[in-house]
Amino acid sequence: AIPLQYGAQYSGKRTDDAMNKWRSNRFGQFIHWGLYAIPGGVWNGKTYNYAAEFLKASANVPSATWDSLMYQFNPVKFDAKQWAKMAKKMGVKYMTITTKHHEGFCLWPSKYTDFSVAGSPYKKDILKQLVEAYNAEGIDVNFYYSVLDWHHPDWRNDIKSPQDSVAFKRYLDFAYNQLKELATNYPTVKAFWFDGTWDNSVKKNGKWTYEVEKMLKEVSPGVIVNSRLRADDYGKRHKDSNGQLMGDYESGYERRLPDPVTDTAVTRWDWEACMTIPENQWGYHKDWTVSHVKSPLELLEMLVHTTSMGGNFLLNFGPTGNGDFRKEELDIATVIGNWMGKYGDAIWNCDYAGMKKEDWGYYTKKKNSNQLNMVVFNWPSSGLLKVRTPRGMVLDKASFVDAKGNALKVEEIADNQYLIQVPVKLYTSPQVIQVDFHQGATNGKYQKAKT
Ligand SMILES: Cc1ccc([C@@H]2N[C@@H](C)[C@@H](O)[C@H]2O)cc1
Repeated sequence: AIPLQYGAQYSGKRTDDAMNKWRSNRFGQFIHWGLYAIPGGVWNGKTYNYAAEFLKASANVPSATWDSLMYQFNPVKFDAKQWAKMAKKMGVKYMTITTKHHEGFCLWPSKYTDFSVAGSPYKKDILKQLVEAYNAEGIDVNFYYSVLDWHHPDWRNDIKSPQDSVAFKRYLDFAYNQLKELATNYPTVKAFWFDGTWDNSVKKNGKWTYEVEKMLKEVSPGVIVNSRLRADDYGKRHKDSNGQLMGDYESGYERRLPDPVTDTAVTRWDWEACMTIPENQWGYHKDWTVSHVKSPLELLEMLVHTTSMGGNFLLNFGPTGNGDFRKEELDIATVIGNWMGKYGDAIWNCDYAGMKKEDWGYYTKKKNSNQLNMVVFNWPSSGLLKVRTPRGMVLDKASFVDAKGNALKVEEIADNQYLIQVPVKLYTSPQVIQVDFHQGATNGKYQKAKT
């Protein structure tokens, strides 16, 4: 192994209460909110199709012009309690809010910059209201923080001179102080989601990323940081020069999911995927006709897919400059919430079942139980659901989770191969079948069909 000072601090999954809770949450709401929500992807009457939170770059807006959007930030419809109620109904157990995105505008009155809500007509602390409202609904709050900062004069994309070093050191001190301020002033925050760490300037400062993780865990014991914060002694990111995952969970899946057949290695560590509703919009964009907009059922399948591989699914919402949500997002929250209200037990506190992926859908397994969930998206015209179990796992009975009394016919057709008989009909949402099993040896011959 290569000796490292700033590499991974431990190997394997954390098993403390804070991480167990993070893992059991499974479903989270990402919120991207900032000055970019005001123009919403349109500048001087021209619509820019690229991600709305990048409009400053897409439309080549001079910094002074972009930064003056602060004087227009006054979200008169913002109601943290209403946001939290919507999230509760949707079935999320955590929410991750952009405290500061690449534009550098801060949603809290930071004492280290004037470029914050304090300098806007709105004035009030948005993070405080959100943390209180979501925590009151029993929803954990995590903070997204962009290390990349287009506003701060000392930001550098690379270090090409002694002057760059001096300036960037000032920037890293600024960011360190902001992060300490966030962890200190919002002590119920459970995790920090770092972004904007891909530039050479940050990769050349692996020590700083190590020190940020160390400081946050001192200020807020149990707090969780994503792998995207971290660079090691040699600038390696996410996994260090020895291939060890840094931070507490892998955060490389952005707008994409691991393949349930070929990428099962991810089940060995904690990970989270974050996902947009349109193809690629994190901040509010006025015109969603510019790309495909995922339907509630597409997104629900991604949530189940993620849970089935032992990951967390962070679904993004982009509130408008006025502080309300667009209709498409409200509709998605309703449809997913209705399903979670009935079948959330197949998501919350569930994990990878260690079984081979089948065509009909995904398995999830309730932690510390012999309860296996089959979430069926592709209903079989044969009326038969194929199940292959690992050696030593024997299926006992199966029923629809909302018809526990009606046992389904479970037939063992070969060693560790079963067929579950179900009615052939058209469903308009995924169905959940609960299977009880026990560890034991099959008796080697094929038992007659059990009902
Ligand atoms: C090339 C690129 C840079 C930054 C991003 C940011 N990461 C996501 C989580 C959003 O914050 C997006 O703005 C996306 C793509």
